[in-house]
Amino acid sequence: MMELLKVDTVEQVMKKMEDYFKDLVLEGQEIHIADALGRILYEDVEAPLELPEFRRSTVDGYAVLAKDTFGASEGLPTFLNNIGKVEMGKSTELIVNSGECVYVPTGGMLPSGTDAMVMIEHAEHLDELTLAVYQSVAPGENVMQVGEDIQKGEILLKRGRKIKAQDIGALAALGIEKITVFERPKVAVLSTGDEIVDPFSKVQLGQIRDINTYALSAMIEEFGGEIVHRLVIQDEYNQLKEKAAEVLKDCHVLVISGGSSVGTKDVTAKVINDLGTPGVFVHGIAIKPGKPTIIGKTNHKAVFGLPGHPVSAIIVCKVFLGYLLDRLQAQEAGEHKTIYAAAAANIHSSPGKETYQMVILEDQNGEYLAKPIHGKSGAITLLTKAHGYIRIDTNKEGIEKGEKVKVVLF
Ligand SMILES: Nc1nc2c(c(=O)[nH]1)N[C@H]1C(S)=C(S)[C@@H](COP(=O)(O)OP(=O)(O)OC[C@H]3O[C@@H](n4cnc5c(N)ncnc54)[C@H](O)[C@@H]3O)O[C@H]1N2
Ligand code: MOO
Repeated sequence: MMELLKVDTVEQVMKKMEDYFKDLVLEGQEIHIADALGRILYEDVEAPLELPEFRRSTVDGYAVLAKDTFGASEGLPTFLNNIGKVEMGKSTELIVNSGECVYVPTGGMLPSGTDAMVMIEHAEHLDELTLAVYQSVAPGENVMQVGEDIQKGEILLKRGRKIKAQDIGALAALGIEKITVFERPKVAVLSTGDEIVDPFSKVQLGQIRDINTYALSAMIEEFGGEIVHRLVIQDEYNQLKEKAAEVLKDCHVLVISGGSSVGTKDVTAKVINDLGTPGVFVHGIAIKPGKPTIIGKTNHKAVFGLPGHPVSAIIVCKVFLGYLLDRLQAQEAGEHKTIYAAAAANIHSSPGKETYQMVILEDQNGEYLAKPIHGKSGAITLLTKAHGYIRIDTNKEGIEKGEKVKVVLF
């Protein structure tokens, strides 16, 4: 009799991955901040200086001693002597005493003695020297203080941070040219199957255009991975073993789609076991879709055997490979975009399996409704239609219409 799959639960799989892949680590890599968008910080970044480095005006106006303006109004202005002006981008040596003021443009340096800015709209030159101030200002008003933005030594960005556009701006503001990020996890994607062909070649009836290497590679790149090999090979032990051994040299993670089940030609598990130790440690997960998934380790590399059906392959990639790549890059694993919605209908689950139910979201009077959509694991457009999926716990019998559900967004 054919060997039956002994399935693990999702929690058991995550725990096994933690244990087996403990020694799988990525190195740090120094890059220019202009190339840093979307990369993940390898170490904390500390501010090497304070920002701003000098007191800056936030308005075009006059630097004053706030107390000189107290009580000033439209009817009863305060009169000050304008003793000069500050140039943009220049330091100032001016010292301002009570009864005096200095013109400062937005972003310019406040001269010594002043502690607030009066906007030009609230003042008027009566002659070359005399300025009438029509509004009082409080100390610190319209002024950015030294170190107000960030203090020297403060942590600007933490290890594990996925660099955003504004982070690059802050790094530039601090004069930080290079940062150390995680090297990208290098991933090889192989798809097996005698029927799988290049999508852009002349396809014979019975053949199948390769979906998986394209979709999986794109998803892995979304997770920060770098695709080092992307190949379709025959369902044949020697060919798969040879290719797998070759590409393993260049990658941290090898992903093989197809041949994960128990059919006579399904050789992925044997190949993983024969490539090195410890070999396959998961073969079968209590999930739907994706039950025949294989996870193994060979010579300090992670190897995934994903089910051939495109929907299963993509969901398993998102859930399990996504988890590993997140962990390798110091990401809060599973921190995917989610929203809450109300189930638009009763949803059935598969007892004993964690079910990933695809849904379409509809906005109904400002509240999201999650409408289940169905399709076979071979029907890729199920995923192009779905906005995301709901995870239905193994022990839950299903979801009732109107129940609040968490939707993981694609
Ligand atoms: N007797 C049993 N049969 C099957 C079981 C089972 O438990 N007992 N499990 C089913 C489930 S669930 C899945 S999922 C599949 C997994 O099969 P394999 O991983 O062995 O995948 P293949 O047989 O190679 O392919 C399945 C299907 O997907 C198509 N495919 C494969 N690669 C690609 C690709 N790159 N692009 C597009 N389509 C691809 C392939 O043509 C097959 O139609 O096993 C079930 N059977
Ligand atoms: O993993 Mo299979 O995906 O249930 O079709």
